[in-house]
Parts: sequence; structure tokens; C-alpha cells
Amino acid sequence: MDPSPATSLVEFRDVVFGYGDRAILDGVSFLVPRGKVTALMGASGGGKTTVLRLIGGQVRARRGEVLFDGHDVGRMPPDALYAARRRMGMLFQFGALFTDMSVFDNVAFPLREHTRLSEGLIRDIVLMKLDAVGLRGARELMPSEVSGGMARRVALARAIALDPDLVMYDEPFAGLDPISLGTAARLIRQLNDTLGLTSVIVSHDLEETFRIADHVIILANGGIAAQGSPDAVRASADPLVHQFVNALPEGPVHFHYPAVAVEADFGNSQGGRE
Ligand SMILES: Nc1ncnc2c1ncn2[C@@H]1O[C@H](COP(=O)(O)OP(=O)(O)OP(=O)(O)O)[C@@H](O)[C@H]1O
Repeated sequence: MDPSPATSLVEFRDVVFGYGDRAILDGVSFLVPRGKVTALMGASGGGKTTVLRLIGGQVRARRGEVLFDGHDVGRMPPDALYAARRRMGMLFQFGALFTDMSVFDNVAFPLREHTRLSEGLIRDIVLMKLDAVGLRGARELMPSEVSGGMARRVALARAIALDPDLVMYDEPFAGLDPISLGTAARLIRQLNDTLGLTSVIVSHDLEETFRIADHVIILANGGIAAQGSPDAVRASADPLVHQFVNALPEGPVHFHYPAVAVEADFGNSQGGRE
């Protein structure tokens, strides 16, 4: 079933955004269905991380609307934006932990920072979140004592500490071995379903991401090249989407950065660097 505005937690309506003179999004519209796992994919530099920053209100759209639960993030006064951000968990690449704090204190950090809960209650919540990622027994360890995959899971426990409605993952699988990658992917899916979250994943790992996603959005050339279920996107006849989902080197997205013809560049010291 296609998502509708009524059943979506995030909605982009004709969003235009750029950094300085550089246009990144040129009238982008899409929906992020509530309770589902949505994958945001596309070529490197296409603006996927920027989409997450627009949702989090770190940057504002030049035109159009970025709705979170029906309210335009770009027009929220600071207190409303702060409240909205508390409903979002963000997990950025390599989910940097505080290196001088134990696993326990890392997960307790947002609770101590943003709530007035007693230490006893914080302890219970932290242990519950660590249990959800399979690391209750690792609470005394320091970040230097855990593996990369475990560190990622600690960061995930920290991202869900405040019971967010939305969790955004930026490259959650980067640098993981295939086993840790599979574990991380299953965990994202499982937490989404058991905690009633809505998840957005930015990832280059096509196979694993298509496996766990309910909805896929492919960004290209400042717009949406395709969106729908993983099967529907896989079956897309659009040449750009076809190239992307099949990881083909040739197609509308070129392997080569624009350059003068090869014969004009080689064996010709004029015009090039000596
Ligand atoms: N703060 C910034 N100032 C200027 N340009 C930026 C800034 N942040 C990102 N960009 C540029 O905007 C473009 C989109 O960046 P973004 O990080 O959103 O892409 P992405 O699709 O997430 O890329 P990747 O898959 O490589 O992480 C890139 O070309 C990047 O160089």
C-alpha cells in the first residue's frame, strides 16, 4: 500500500535546498510512513544526509515544507524545534560515543541531560535499552573495550534512550563485517517493530537495506528517481534506477567526472599539468 499523508510521520512537500550556489534538492516530495522502515538511497553526494538534516531542523528548506507529525520543521520556533528533536533519535556514521564514559553512562547521557528522572529510574531505562541491543552485560565497559559493531549498538541504545518516534540512521552498516552487518540490520528492523518506531536509513548497502526496508526512496539529480516497496523499485524501468539497483558502472550516472576527451589529455603536456 502506498503511504498517504495521514499515515506518514514525515512529509517533504516540494522542497528546494542548496548550499550556497550549489543546488542539492530541486522540488523534492515524499512521505515517510509511520511505523515502517524507510530506506533513503542514491548516488554519493545526492543529498541523503542533507535530507536527514532538514528533518532534524539543522538546516532549513529554501522553499517547500518539511513536515514532522504535520508541523513544518523549518518554521518551528526554537522551543517547538527542541521538543520535536527530542522525538527524533539520530545515529550518525560510526555513532561517536563519549570515550571517557562507560557504556552505561553513554546511554544515560540523554536521560540525565533532558529529563529530571531519578537515578534509579534512569538505571532501569538504561538497562532496558542495553538489553534491547543485547549489551546489558557490557554496561561497565569503556568504549575502547568494545568492538566496532558493539559500539554501534551502544550508540543505538543511546539514540532510543528517550523513546523517540523517529530514528534516523546515517550509514549504519559502514565498515561492518558481514556478520555484524546482518546483526545490525536485523536489530534495526526488530527495534522498529517492537518499540513502534519509524525508521529512516541512509545506506549504500543495497542488499541488506532492501531486505529490511518496507519503503525505498531513491534520490538522484536533485529529485526522486523512484519510491515504493523494495520489489517495486527493483522492477523500475527507469534507466537511472535500473543502473543503481543493479550497481552498473555505465548508465545515466557516469563513472567519470566530466573531463576533456582522453586523446586530448594524454601525451599532450599543453593545457595539462607538467
Ligand atoms: N555544509 C555544507 N556546505 C556545503 N556543501 C555541503 C555541505 N554539506 C554537504 N555539502 C555538499 O552537498 C552535497 C550533498 O551532501 P550529502 O552529504 O547530503 O550527500 P549524501 O547523498 O549523503 O552523500 P554520501 O552518500 O556520499 O554521504 C555534497 O556534494 C556535499 O559535498
